[in-house]
Formats: sequence, C-alpha cells, structure tokens
Amino acid sequence: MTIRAGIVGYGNLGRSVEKLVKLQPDMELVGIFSRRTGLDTDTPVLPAERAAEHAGEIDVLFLCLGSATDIPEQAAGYARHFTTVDTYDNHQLIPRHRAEMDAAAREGGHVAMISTGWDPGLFSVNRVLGAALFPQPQQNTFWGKGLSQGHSDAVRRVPGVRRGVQYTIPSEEAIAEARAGRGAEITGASAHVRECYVVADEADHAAITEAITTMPDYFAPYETPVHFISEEEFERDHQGMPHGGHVVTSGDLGGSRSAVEFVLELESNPDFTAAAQVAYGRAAARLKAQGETGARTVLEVAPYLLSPTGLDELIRRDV
Ligand SMILES: NC(=O)C1=CN([C@@H]2O[C@H](COP(=O)(O)OP(=O)(O)OC[C@H]3O[C@@H](n4cnc5c(N)ncnc54)[C@H](OP(=O)(O)O)[C@@H]3O)[C@@H](O)[C@H]2O)C=CC1
Ligand SMILES: N[C@@H](CCCC(=O)C(=O)O)C(=O)O
Repeated sequence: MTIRAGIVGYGNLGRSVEKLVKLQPDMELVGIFSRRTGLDTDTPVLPAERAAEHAGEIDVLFLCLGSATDIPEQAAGYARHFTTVDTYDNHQLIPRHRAEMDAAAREGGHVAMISTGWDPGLFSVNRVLGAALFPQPQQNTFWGKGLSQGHSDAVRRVPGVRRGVQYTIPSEEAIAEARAGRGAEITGASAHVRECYVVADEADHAAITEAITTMPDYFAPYETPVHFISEEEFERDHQGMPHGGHVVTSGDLGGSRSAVEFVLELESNPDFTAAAQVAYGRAAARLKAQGETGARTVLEVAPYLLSPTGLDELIRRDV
C-alpha cells in the first residue's frame, strides 16, 4: 500500500518531514498545509484553513506545528478529519492531549498517533523498557548539549521576541553519577541549564526575561540565563540545530548489577525527529487500515509497524 501523506506547518520539522517522506519507499507527499503563502518548496502548498476539504486524498497527516500553542489549539481539529501523527512535547500535559485527541479521532473514525519524536518518543519507549527490567530501577534522562525545538518554539511565542533559541546543557558530572547508579537525587532541573538567545527591542528585555524564566512546564524551575543579542549575531552563531541525550537505567538483579543506556547523537534535531515521526506515521496509517480508531502513544505500537520491511522478513533477519 502506498501511504498518501500530508504535512501541516512548514517550519524546521515540516521541512525535514517533507524531505524524509520523499525518501520512503511506501509514501507519497500530497501537499503541505500552511497558514502562510509563498513558501519556498516544489510541493503543492494549500491553505491550512481549507485542509478538511482534502481529507479523502490523505492517509496520514503529519502535524508539524509548535507544541507551545499550536498543537493545543489546532491538533484535535485535524484529528476529526485525518489520521494524524504529532510530536507534542509538553510532558506534563500529554495525558490531557491524549484524551482530547482520542475523543476527536474516534469522532472522525481515525487514528491519532501522539507525542512521537525522540523525547517524548523513542526516549519514552526506552524509559519503560529499561525500568521494566529491574525490580528497583535507578533511571535518569539527560538532554544535550543541543537545541531544543520545543523550548525554542516556546521562547518565540513570548510577545516581543523576534528570534529565539534555547540550548539544553547537561551536567557531565550528573551523567557520570547516573552511570554509576548514584542518580537518585538528580532531577531534570538540578542536572541541566537552559540557555536562551533572543533578538528583541531593548524596551521589552525585562518583560521577556520574566516571561521565559517563569514559564511553567518549559522553564521554571530550571536555571535559565537569557541573553539578548543582535540580529547579526543570531544569523552568525545560531543556525545549527544539533541535539542528543541519554536515558540511563541501572539496578540490582538479585546480587549482580546491570546498566542499560540509550544514547542519541543528532547532527540535526529536526531531521531525526522527523525520521521518528515518519516511521510512526507508517504505523498510524497501518492501524487505521486495520480498522482501529483513537489516540495511541508510542508505548502502544508494536515495533514492526514502523518498518517498511514485512514482518516475516523482520523475524527472519532481526529477531
Ligand atoms: N518529541 C520530540 O522529540 C520533538 C518534538 N519537537 C516539536 O516540534 C515542534 C515544532 O518545532 P519547529 O519545527 O522547530 O518549530 P518552528 O517554529 O520552526 O515551526 C512551528 C510552526 O511555526 C510556523 N512557522 C515556521 N516558520 C515560520 C516563520 N518564518 N514565520 C511564521 N511562522 C512560521 C509554521 O506553521 P505555518 O507553516 O502554518 O506558518 C510551523 O509549523 C516543537 O514545538 C516541538 O514540540 C521537536 C523536536 C523533538
Ligand atoms: N522535545 C525536544 C527534544 C528533547 C530534548 C529536550 O526535551 C530538551 O532539550 O529539553 C525538542 O523539542 O527538541
């Protein structure tokens, strides 16, 4: 089956999904829905407000919108008309997002694959897998050093911010402690700094700093230095988007100690996030074709559904 794909939102993630859908053996890209016109792409661009008119032409719709405000405002609307796959990354609010997407997808008879990508996404799977192996697991997650697209999107949504990025910087000491099984006291906020670079008018600097550093879910209670820089400095120094991280799990197994670590080193955060989103898009289209409906997290999807290779070949080759 050829999966007919659509994209909503043409930012960093949307551009990477476009590139990767075109490299899949079993997908074709129908179009990109955007709130803007005049995008620099050869793919047909269609107005986002008229997306529902194209519901019959698309098997899976990749929601490449920002998590800070776009997804909470718009995702359920798309799930009523399409099988969707998103990368929603506000961890605290994922249960609420799941409930809203489940209701919308069931109303329309579709599947909504939620919170794919790498964290949430592949890291979530590895946290559950790692912890399930130990009676008393010790587990820590570290990000970076790298550019968090979700936190950068949240910074850009603050009034007055013209351009903005956020780098997540982990404590190497904390990573070493976690690897040694001494991570019990380490929290996300104690083990990371969130460094922001912003372009804005000077008159807005104080209000922007206050809005960023007190933002729930994204920044409070992290140490969050906010640096104001010129447009030229931003262009010169903040164009790359590398990232990565570790999920470290260890514990005692009745007298012996074992450790499991899942590591990502990403030259491009959006390319890798798109790779995970596209693979889960394949799974979403297959589940929908099997007659399933409702929201699914990455924990609920069998790995073979992500692969373009058939199950018999995967069992012969990889099991
Ligand atoms: N789960 C995970 O592991 C990960 C999740 N993510 C998620 O991906 C989300 C999207 O990130 P990212 O693509 O970097 O965000 P962007 O800011 O690049 O894009 C977000 C939206 O903003 C609009 N937009 C993009 N560029 C412009 C522009 N120049 N002017 C006006 N509007 C613009 C686009 O919508 P439109 O075309 O309609 O204007 C786009 O969909 C993040 O919020 C994050 O939550 C990212 C990485 C990892
Ligand atoms: N959701 C993140 C990916 C995980 C990294 C992270 O959460 C962080 O850097 O804080 C992103 O948007 O880039």
